[in-house]
Amino acid sequence: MSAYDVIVIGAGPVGENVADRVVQGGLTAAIVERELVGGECSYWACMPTKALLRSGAALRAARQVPGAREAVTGELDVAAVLRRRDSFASNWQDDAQVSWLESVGVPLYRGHGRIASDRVVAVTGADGTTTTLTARHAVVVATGSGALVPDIEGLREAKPWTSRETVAAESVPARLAVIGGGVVASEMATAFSELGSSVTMLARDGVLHLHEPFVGEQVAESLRDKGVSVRAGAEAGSVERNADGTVVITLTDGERIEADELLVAIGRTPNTQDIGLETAGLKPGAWLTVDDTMRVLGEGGAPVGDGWLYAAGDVNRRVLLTHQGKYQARAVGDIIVARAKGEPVDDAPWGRHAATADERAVPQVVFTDPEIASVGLTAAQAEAAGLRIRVVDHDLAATAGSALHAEGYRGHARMVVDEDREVIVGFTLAGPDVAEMLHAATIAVAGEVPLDRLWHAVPAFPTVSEVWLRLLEAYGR
Ligand SMILES: Cc1cc2nc3c(=O)[nH]c(=O)nc-3n(C[C@H](O)[C@H](O)[C@H](O)COP(=O)(O)OP(=O)(O)OC[C@H]3O[C@@H](n4cnc5c(N)ncnc54)[C@H](O)[C@@H]3O)c2cc1C
Ligand SMILES: NC(=O)c1ccc[n+]([C@@H]2O[C@H](COP(=O)([O-])OP(=O)(O)OC[C@H]3O[C@@H](n4cnc5c(N)ncnc54)[C@H](O)[C@@H]3O)[C@@H](O)[C@H]2O)c1
Repeated sequence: MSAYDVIVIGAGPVGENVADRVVQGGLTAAIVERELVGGECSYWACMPTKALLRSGAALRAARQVPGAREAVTGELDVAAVLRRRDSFASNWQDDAQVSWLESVGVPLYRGHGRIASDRVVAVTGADGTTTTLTARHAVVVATGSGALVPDIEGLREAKPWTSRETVAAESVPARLAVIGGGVVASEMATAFSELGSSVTMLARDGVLHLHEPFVGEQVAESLRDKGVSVRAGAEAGSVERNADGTVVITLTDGERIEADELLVAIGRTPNTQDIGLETAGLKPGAWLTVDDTMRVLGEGGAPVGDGWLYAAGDVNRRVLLTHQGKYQARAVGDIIVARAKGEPVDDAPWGRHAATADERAVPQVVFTDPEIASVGLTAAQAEAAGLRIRVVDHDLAATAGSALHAEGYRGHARMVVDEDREVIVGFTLAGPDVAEMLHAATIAVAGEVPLDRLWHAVPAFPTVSEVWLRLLEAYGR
């Protein structure tokens, strides 16, 4: 039996960061991984999807600027796009990330990790042998999530693509049907339509409906311009794959849609089915509930046992985004070290050991056309939280910077202000290349910068960021 201060189950972006932080704090940590070190994000999610999308975005950008436009004479080179995607997925090899773990002093145990008892993790390797690891202080579950496949008649038998098969596709299907209207569905409909697929999107609840309403409207319109059939309100009733490989989706209203592949993108399910949760009195297969320091809470709301079990990243369902999971990882790594050394714990809101931003200041970029960059609350969420708000909108095309950036620039910005405190609680941008503008808004929201001080943050001329000045002017001094 090997003993470490901390054992981390799952070497995705979150698990890696927990282990690194623990070691930086002077404790020892070991990590357990059953697939590839780097997790979903590196091989089947963030990195390869953005590589699939980037070439189309670059081509669009060039076509929107006279002078550059004339130099673009062809279409996307699909084989080159897929090759670039392969390289951003490290060709599905994890050597570089394994070397990184070695360089930071974190031993890797390859195999499936299960909690065997308090502070004990059993690792079953590919050859069936089991290694038992003991944690002196804490076990951190960072096992992430997998694609959720709903109980639609015939769907599983039809072997649909999840995000994994779509992201790793070796060729572009002539016809792609998509069930879902969220982030994965919208990004992949954008990528595959630009790569040449004829895409039908069955967006039962609308397109990106959890964002500000203008987001879904603009993304749906641009998808339609790319030839995507966006079917808001359409719901799959049953699915069948024919002998010739085609998939037939019968909608609940009886309409039949034929495609060559079907992507199911309706959300995620936690990787907690077979990790020994029952030994800690928790339900296998359930999302893990945690406090703001990522300590797992049992049914009564108290920490499990004496507080030895933590969960960070997708598996705790707070925010299913890499950067936010890594933020949790920094908090959890540091607090385990503080608790182990008997040092002061700073778990008050915005304290070093609390992941407060998870509730108030989560940034996200959706790499559609237009790009969507948002942070904090939408107007609807702010109202539901009981805030007295004022919403300020501005046409992003109405700045000198945007006119220079692209001909026919289209975009929109919305600022949601908490009137009682005169601070921004939410900010959303839609437009070409708005991703890199988001961090200014994240600082304003997380820093609760008063609006009267923001007047002194002068945007450079001529940039699209001048929208900040326009929004403040519209709000009034
Ligand atoms: C298509 C797609 C695109 C995305 N794009 C973005 C994006 O652009 N930006 C962004 O911020 N987020 C994006 N996300 C979300 C992002 O991928 C996740 O939030 C992130 O991967 C979560 O990290 P994690 O470490 O919690 O889990 P994961 O990345 O899922 O890693 C968990 C690891 O644990 C391992 N594991 C699981 N169970 C066990 C076990 N019992 N024993 C040993 N190992 C185990 C798994 O093999 C895996 O390697 C995207 C998601 C999808 C599906
Ligand atoms: N750029 C990014 O940041 C990025 C990109 C991709 C994924 N992600 C993350 O990955 C996670 C998973 O993405 P996702 O798109 O699978 O989930 P999602 O939660 O974003 O969207 C799921 C969509 O499916 C719909 N839906 C749910 N059940 C359905 C059903 N039975 N039939 C039809 N539609 C149904 C929902 O209304 C929703 O619109 C997200 O939470 C997101 O945070 C992030």
